[in-house]
Amino acid sequence: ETKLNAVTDDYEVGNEALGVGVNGKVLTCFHRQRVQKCALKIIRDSAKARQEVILHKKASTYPNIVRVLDIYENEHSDHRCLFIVMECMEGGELFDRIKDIGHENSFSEHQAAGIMRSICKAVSHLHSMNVAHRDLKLENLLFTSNEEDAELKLTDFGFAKECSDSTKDLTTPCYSPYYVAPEVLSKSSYDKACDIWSLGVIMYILLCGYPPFCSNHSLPISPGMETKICTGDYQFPEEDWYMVSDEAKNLIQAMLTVEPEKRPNIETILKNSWLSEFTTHVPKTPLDTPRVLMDKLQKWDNVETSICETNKYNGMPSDEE
Ligand SMILES: O=C(Nc1cc(-c2cc3c([nH]2)[C@]2(CCCNC2)CNC3=O)ccn1)c1cccc(C(F)(F)F)c1
Repeated sequence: ETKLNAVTDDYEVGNEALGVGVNGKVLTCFHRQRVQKCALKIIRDSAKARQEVILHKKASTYPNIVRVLDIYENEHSDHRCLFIVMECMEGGELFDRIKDIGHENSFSEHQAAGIMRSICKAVSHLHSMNVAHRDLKLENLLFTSNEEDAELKLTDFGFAKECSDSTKDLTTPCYSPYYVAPEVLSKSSYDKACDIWSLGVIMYILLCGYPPFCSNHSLPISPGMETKICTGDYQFPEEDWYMVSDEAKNLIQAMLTVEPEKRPNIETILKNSWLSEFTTHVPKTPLDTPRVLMDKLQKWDNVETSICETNKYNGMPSDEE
């Protein structure tokens, strides 16, 4: 039910830019009849764009996933574009929220556990329908409002991929058993495993304010950083992690398992006591995350843009070109 009439028939498009995603930019818009503030993502039509729309729409009915309200296909600046109208997440990105919490009060391990539980529930919905998100990061996690009890939801399906286990489905096999290569048999589940790794990085950042792997100079990724990721070489520096529970560190260690086939799946993660009993069990010790994140904020913004720049200079075809 993609609409072919002009999105401007039904929505007044705002000029407030909310950010730029994998496949396109995000603006505010207002539904003319319902007088409802929404978010509008404009993406150049392509197979990738259609995949993003299909998967986001499919996932949109789940809690903890940003709702898709409408899809339009319009000509825009003499290119066919897809317009995804979403519920407007007025609380902004998790990245910014942690920073802001620093001003009022401290950010506790207990709060981090609540946040991780919401993210893991979103990921478990996606994995249950054989979709891997593949771009889990603080910037793609948004709050419904600025209230204390705001809900956290996941967005940006620009890298999402169907990873059906059909290779293991013997009824409709897509290979001849005698000739099938090992990676074909196990490939599909690796996509889901990469989401688990990203969850480990997100949890690490929530608890201390900086990432487990970073490059030693301002480059977005360096050979040294790549080696650290591929060998799982990261630490819990005592001065920043002494007040964090061992359960939290053990859960991060499990998610940051280098071999994808040894990494726990999302169901196992959700059963972990640090997440499942976080209402009672997890200590409320104050953390330094907000202050640390603030210090690093600037550097990270540069990293974000420079990664896109790097891709551009690597000659990677981006949709804009
Ligand atoms: O970002 C806001 N609302 C929002 C935003 C999105 C959104 C979708 C996407 C993104 N944001 C990003 C922006 C760049 C960072 N990654 C995420 C790229 N990819 C997307 O697919 C969806 C729904 N509501 C926001 C923040 C503060 C205030 C307000 C407002 F005042 F408008 F309520 C809105």
